[in-house]
Amino acid sequence: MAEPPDVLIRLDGVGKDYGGGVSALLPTSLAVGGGEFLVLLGPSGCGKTTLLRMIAGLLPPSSGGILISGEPLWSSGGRCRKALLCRLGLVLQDANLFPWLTAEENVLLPLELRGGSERGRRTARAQAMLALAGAGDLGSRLPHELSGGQRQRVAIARALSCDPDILLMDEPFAALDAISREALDLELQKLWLETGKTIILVTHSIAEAAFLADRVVLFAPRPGRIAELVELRFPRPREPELMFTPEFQQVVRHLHERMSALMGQA
Ligand SMILES: Nc1ncnc2c1ncn2[C@@H]1O[C@H](COP(=O)(O)OP(=O)(O)OP(=O)(O)O)[C@@H](O)[C@H]1O
Repeated sequence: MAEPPDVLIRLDGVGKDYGGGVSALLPTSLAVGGGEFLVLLGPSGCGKTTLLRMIAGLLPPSSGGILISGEPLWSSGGRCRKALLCRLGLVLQDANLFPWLTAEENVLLPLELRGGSERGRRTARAQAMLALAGAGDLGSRLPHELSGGQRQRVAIARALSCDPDILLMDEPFAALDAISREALDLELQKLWLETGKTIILVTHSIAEAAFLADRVVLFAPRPGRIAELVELRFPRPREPELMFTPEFQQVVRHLHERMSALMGQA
């Protein structure tokens, strides 16, 4: 598969060994295009989260490097370049909102900690990000007054508040029921089309991967490694009806068969 024309993130032989004999991730090379929607898919334990955490600056690689716009993210001694970290937004399976702050205050917090702009601007920015994430009417609510899906919308708004150009998402909708998850997938696609962010999303869901991705990176376990790259050329915006088409079902079947085979080998 050809390299994307406008490479934003380059994984250059990046690997992770926690010790214990089996590599969590073998040295992996991959170029991610600016504005690409990349999905990391694979069975449990194949190194998806490990890779995402290394790109997020949370876990130093054991080998290789990660370049963002050509600049190394990690320096020697297991430290990250702080200037690059502000280009990354992170959304995890648990929204991790501060329970004593309202939704809007949770989104405002990173802006307040960063300082710089005046209060009115920060509030306007927080409200705009809530609206972009489909939570424009939830700003005054406390986290315990929100559903799981609503909390994830707020977490996405918070991740966007400081305007990162890269959004890293680790199974953000895994805890939701199927219908809420589909709604959030649609919302995420809309947000991505409107903002042009680069998104890397980890999921176990084959349908979610095939629906959202420009490219699916299929991982294999023990040792963790890339097994296949699958390019999805379905036109955008993708509508839920796409999932009932033979073309979509064919992709799902392919990914399903490959994943079953990889799990059998593990
Ligand atoms: N902190 C750690 N210490 C030791 N081993 C770890 C650690 N974190 C992960 N591992 C191991 O590394 C491998 C990859 O784990 P990782 O969580 O990256 O996989 P994953 O594909 O994200 O799995 P899942 O889909 O279940 O979240 C697994 O074998 C896991 O047990």
